[in-house]
Amino acid sequence: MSQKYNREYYFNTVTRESRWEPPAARDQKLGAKHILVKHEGSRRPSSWREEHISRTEEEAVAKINSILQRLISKDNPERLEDIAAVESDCSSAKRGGDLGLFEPGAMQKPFEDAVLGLKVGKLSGPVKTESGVHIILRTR
Ligand SMILES: O=C(N[C@H](Cc1nc2ccccc2[nH]1)C(=O)O)c1cc2ccccc2s1
Repeated sequence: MSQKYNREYYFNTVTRESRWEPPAARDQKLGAKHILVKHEGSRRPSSWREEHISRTEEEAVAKINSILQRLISKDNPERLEDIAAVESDCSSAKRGGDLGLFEPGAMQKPFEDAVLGLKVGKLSGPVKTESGVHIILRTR
């Protein structure tokens, strides 16, 4: 709060700049949890759970869609973290699929665009990147 003008202002602790207008959304860190199913065309067709990943992209989409059904089922929905720990081909599986907070520009564009298209707490449909096929839960 600025005493002189009795107005709230914004101070960036990294750049140490201050300004009246709130930081633009594009500066804000994003947060997401995800499940990744890799396929033979993935940038790195290997993971902690499978040394040589040979499923086709079509099979990866089918697997992602069956996982989606488990997440949105009305009678007994499962938690994304629990499925990620077993099924995700990303090393974040060990953290329940949690990618933590990341700067805009840090993740592959299709992934970031999908996160930006989600409200916090919402789940994506199948999202394709060079790494494979993802389901994304936006956390921040
Ligand atoms: O790039 C990663 N893992 C790759 C797979 C992958 N590719 C991605 C592309 C976009 C978002 C997450 C992604 N994860 C791998 O294990 O082959 C990351 C793992 C972790 C773990 C913790 C926090 C961030 C990250 S980013």
